[in-house]
Amino acid sequence: MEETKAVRPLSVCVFCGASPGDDPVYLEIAYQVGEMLGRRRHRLVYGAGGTGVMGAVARGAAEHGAPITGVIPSFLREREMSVEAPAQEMVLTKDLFERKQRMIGMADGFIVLPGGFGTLDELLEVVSMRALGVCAQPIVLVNPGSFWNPFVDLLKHLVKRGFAPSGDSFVLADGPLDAVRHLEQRNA
Ligand SMILES: C/C(=C\CNc1ncnc2c1ncn2[C@@H]1O[C@H](COP(=O)(O)O)[C@@H](O)[C@H]1O)CO
Repeated sequence: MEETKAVRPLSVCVFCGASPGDDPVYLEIAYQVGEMLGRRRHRLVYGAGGTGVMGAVARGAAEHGAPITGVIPSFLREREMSVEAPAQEMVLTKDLFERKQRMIGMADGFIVLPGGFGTLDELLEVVSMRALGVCAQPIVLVNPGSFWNPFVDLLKHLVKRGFAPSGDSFVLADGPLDAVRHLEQRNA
Protein backbone atom coordinates (compact mmCIF):
# COMPACT_ATOMS: atom_id res chain seq x y z
CA MET A 1 0.00 0.00 0.00
CA GLU A 2 1.07 3.57 -0.70
CA GLU A 3 2.64 5.59 2.13
CA THR A 4 2.24 9.16 0.86
CA LYS A 5 2.04 11.74 3.61
CA ALA A 6 -1.14 13.80 3.29
CA VAL A 7 -0.87 17.55 2.83
CA ARG A 8 -3.13 18.29 5.79
CA PRO A 9 -4.10 15.83 8.51
CA LEU A 10 -7.87 15.36 8.49
CA SER A 11 -10.32 14.17 11.11
CA VAL A 12 -12.08 11.34 9.32
CA CYS A 13 -15.29 10.07 10.86
CA VAL A 14 -15.95 6.40 10.13
CA PHE A 15 -19.50 5.08 10.55
CA CYS A 16 -19.71 1.28 10.68
CA GLY A 17 -21.17 -1.70 12.49
CA ALA A 18 -20.56 -2.89 16.03
CA SER A 19 -21.04 -6.45 14.65
CA PRO A 20 -18.70 -8.30 12.27
CA GLY A 21 -21.35 -9.17 9.67
CA ASP A 22 -21.38 -12.44 7.74
CA ASP A 23 -18.32 -11.97 5.52
CA PRO A 24 -14.71 -11.59 6.73
CA VAL A 25 -14.10 -9.09 3.93
CA TYR A 26 -15.94 -6.44 5.97
CA LEU A 27 -13.37 -6.70 8.76
CA GLU A 28 -10.45 -6.87 6.32
CA ILE A 29 -11.50 -3.72 4.49
CA ALA A 30 -12.28 -1.94 7.76
CA TYR A 31 -8.79 -2.72 9.04
CA GLN A 32 -7.32 -1.36 5.80
CA VAL A 33 -9.33 1.85 6.13
CA GLY A 34 -7.85 2.33 9.61
CA GLU A 35 -4.40 1.46 8.28
CA MET A 36 -4.75 4.00 5.47
CA LEU A 37 -5.75 6.72 7.93
CA GLY A 38 -2.64 6.00 9.98
CA ARG A 39 -0.29 5.84 7.00
CA ARG A 40 -1.62 9.14 5.67
CA ARG A 41 -1.47 10.82 9.10
CA HIS A 42 -5.19 11.34 9.62
CA ARG A 43 -7.23 11.10 12.82
CA LEU A 44 -9.92 8.46 13.19
CA VAL A 45 -13.16 9.67 14.75
CA TYR A 46 -15.54 6.79 15.41
CA GLY A 47 -18.00 5.27 17.84
CA ALA A 48 -15.31 4.08 20.27
CA GLY A 49 -16.16 0.38 20.26
CA GLY A 50 -13.84 -2.59 20.21
CA THR A 51 -16.31 -4.98 18.56
CA GLY A 52 -17.13 -5.88 14.95
CA VAL A 53 -16.31 -3.58 12.06
CA MET A 54 -15.76 -0.69 14.50
CA GLY A 55 -13.10 -2.67 16.34
CA ALA A 56 -11.36 -3.62 13.08
CA VAL A 57 -11.08 -0.04 11.82
CA ALA A 58 -9.79 1.10 15.21
CA ARG A 59 -7.15 -1.64 15.35
CA GLY A 60 -5.98 -0.82 11.81
CA ALA A 61 -5.70 2.85 12.77
CA ALA A 62 -3.96 2.23 16.10
CA GLU A 63 -1.45 -0.23 14.64
CA HIS A 64 -0.47 2.36 12.01
CA GLY A 65 -0.13 5.36 14.29
CA ALA A 66 -3.39 7.21 13.74
CA PRO A 67 -4.64 9.29 16.64
CA ILE A 68 -8.14 8.13 17.60
CA THR A 69 -11.11 9.92 19.08
CA GLY A 70 -13.90 7.62 20.26
CA VAL A 71 -17.33 9.08 20.92
CA ILE A 72 -19.76 6.95 22.91
CA PRO A 73 -22.83 7.38 25.12
CA SER A 74 -22.18 6.37 28.73
CA PHE A 75 -24.83 3.63 28.60
CA LEU A 76 -23.05 1.85 25.70
CA ARG A 77 -19.57 2.04 27.13
CA GLU A 78 -19.58 -1.29 28.91
CA ARG A 79 -21.40 -3.18 26.16
CA GLU A 80 -19.38 -2.02 23.16
CA MET A 81 -16.01 -1.54 24.83
CA SER A 82 -16.07 -4.90 26.63
CA VAL A 83 -13.88 -6.24 23.83
CA GLU A 84 -10.60 -4.33 24.17
CA ALA A 85 -10.62 -1.16 22.08
CA PRO A 86 -7.31 0.52 21.26
CA ALA A 87 -6.11 3.50 23.30
CA GLN A 88 -8.01 6.59 22.32
CA GLU A 89 -9.20 9.98 23.40
CA MET A 90 -12.70 9.35 24.77
CA VAL A 91 -15.67 11.65 24.44
CA LEU A 92 -18.64 10.54 26.56
CA THR A 93 -22.09 11.71 25.48
CA LYS A 94 -25.47 11.52 27.17
CA ASP A 95 -27.18 9.69 24.31
CA LEU A 96 -26.91 8.48 20.71
CA PHE A 97 -28.22 11.75 19.33
CA GLU A 98 -25.49 13.78 21.00
CA ARG A 99 -22.91 11.22 19.88
CA LYS A 100 -23.92 11.69 16.26
CA GLN A 101 -23.84 15.48 16.56
CA ARG A 102 -20.38 15.43 18.17
CA MET A 103 -18.95 13.07 15.54
CA ILE A 104 -20.41 15.11 12.68
CA GLY A 105 -19.11 18.33 14.24
CA MET A 106 -15.55 16.99 14.44
CA ALA A 107 -15.38 15.52 10.92
CA ASP A 108 -13.65 16.82 7.80
CA GLY A 109 -15.33 13.96 5.95
CA PHE A 110 -17.07 10.63 6.40
CA ILE A 111 -16.23 7.08 5.41
CA VAL A 112 -19.09 4.60 5.74
CA LEU A 113 -18.45 0.88 6.00
CA PRO A 114 -20.93 -2.00 6.38
CA GLY A 115 -23.10 -1.91 9.47
CA GLY A 116 -26.61 -2.15 10.86
CA PHE A 117 -29.28 0.18 12.24
CA GLY A 118 -26.80 2.51 13.91
CA THR A 119 -24.71 2.86 10.76
CA LEU A 120 -27.81 3.44 8.62
CA ASP A 121 -29.04 6.08 11.04
CA GLU A 122 -25.69 7.89 10.90
CA LEU A 123 -25.44 7.58 7.12
CA LEU A 124 -28.97 8.88 6.52
CA GLU A 125 -28.32 11.77 8.90
CA VAL A 126 -25.35 13.06 6.89
CA VAL A 127 -26.91 12.27 3.49
CA SER A 128 -30.07 14.21 4.44
CA MET A 129 -28.01 17.05 5.90
CA ARG A 130 -26.09 17.33 2.63
CA ALA A 131 -29.33 17.25 0.63
CA LEU A 132 -30.57 20.15 2.76
CA GLY A 133 -27.29 22.01 2.34
CA VAL A 134 -26.45 22.03 6.05
CA CYS A 135 -23.48 19.69 5.82
CA ALA A 136 -20.58 20.34 3.47
CA GLN A 137 -18.27 17.48 4.40
CA PRO A 138 -17.80 14.78 1.75
CA ILE A 139 -19.26 11.29 2.27
CA VAL A 140 -17.66 8.15 0.86
CA LEU A 141 -19.18 4.68 1.00
CA VAL A 142 -16.76 1.77 0.89
CA ASN A 143 -18.55 -1.15 -0.69
CA PRO A 144 -16.99 -4.56 0.11
CA GLY A 145 -19.04 -7.43 -1.31
CA SER A 146 -21.37 -4.83 -2.93
CA PHE A 147 -22.80 -4.32 0.56
CA TRP A 148 -24.26 -0.87 -0.17
CA ASN A 149 -25.87 -1.73 -3.54
CA PRO A 150 -29.38 -2.17 -2.06
CA PHE A 151 -29.04 1.21 -0.30
CA VAL A 152 -27.97 2.87 -3.57
CA ASP A 153 -30.95 1.25 -5.33
CA LEU A 154 -33.31 2.49 -2.61
CA LEU A 155 -32.05 6.05 -3.01
CA LYS A 156 -32.48 5.82 -6.81
CA HIS A 157 -36.04 4.65 -6.15
CA LEU A 158 -36.71 7.67 -3.88
CA VAL A 159 -35.40 10.02 -6.58
CA LYS A 160 -37.37 8.28 -9.34
CA ARG A 161 -40.59 8.52 -7.31
CA GLY A 162 -40.05 12.21 -6.64
CA PHE A 163 -39.31 12.00 -2.91
CA ALA A 164 -35.61 12.87 -2.94
CA PRO A 165 -33.50 15.32 -4.91
CA SER A 166 -31.26 13.97 -7.66
CA GLY A 167 -27.56 14.69 -7.41
CA ASP A 168 -24.76 12.95 -5.72
CA SER A 169 -24.70 13.35 -1.96
CA PHE A 170 -22.02 10.66 -1.62
CA VAL A 171 -19.56 8.69 -3.70
CA LEU A 172 -18.83 4.97 -3.82
CA ALA A 173 -15.12 4.30 -3.42
CA ASP A 174 -13.21 1.49 -5.11
CA GLY A 175 -11.43 0.72 -1.85
CA PRO A 176 -9.79 2.19 1.27
CA LEU A 177 -7.09 4.21 -0.54
CA ASP A 178 -9.59 5.61 -3.03
CA ALA A 179 -11.90 6.59 -0.15
CA VAL A 180 -9.21 8.43 1.81
CA ARG A 181 -7.86 10.14 -1.32
CA HIS A 182 -11.33 11.40 -2.16
CA LEU A 183 -11.60 13.06 1.26
CA GLU A 184 -8.13 14.56 0.86
CA GLN A 185 -8.99 15.99 -2.55
CA ARG A 186 -12.25 17.46 -1.30
CA ASN A 187 -10.42 19.08 1.63
CA ALA A 188 -7.47 20.39 -0.44
C1 LIG B 1 -32.21 4.77 18.92
C2 LIG B 1 -32.03 6.09 18.28
C3 LIG B 1 -31.77 6.24 16.94
C4 LIG B 1 -31.62 5.16 15.93
N1 LIG B 1 -30.63 4.16 16.22
C5 LIG B 1 -29.33 4.42 16.38
N2 LIG B 1 -28.84 5.67 16.24
C6 LIG B 1 -27.53 5.90 16.42
N3 LIG B 1 -26.62 4.96 16.77
C7 LIG B 1 -27.09 3.72 16.92
C8 LIG B 1 -28.44 3.37 16.73
N4 LIG B 1 -28.60 2.06 16.92
C9 LIG B 1 -27.38 1.58 17.24
N5 LIG B 1 -26.48 2.57 17.25
C10 LIG B 1 -25.04 2.52 17.53
O1 LIG B 1 -24.32 2.82 16.34
C11 LIG B 1 -23.15 2.03 16.27
C12 LIG B 1 -23.22 1.13 15.05
O2 LIG B 1 -24.36 0.32 15.18
P1 LIG B 1 -24.76 -0.84 14.12
O3 LIG B 1 -26.22 -1.09 14.38
O4 LIG B 1 -23.92 -2.03 14.46
O5 LIG B 1 -24.50 -0.29 12.77
C13 LIG B 1 -23.10 1.21 17.55
O6 LIG B 1 -22.33 1.95 18.49
C14 LIG B 1 -24.55 1.16 17.98
O7 LIG B 1 -24.70 1.00 19.36
C15 LIG B 1 -32.20 7.28 19.20
O8 LIG B 1 -31.45 8.40 18.81
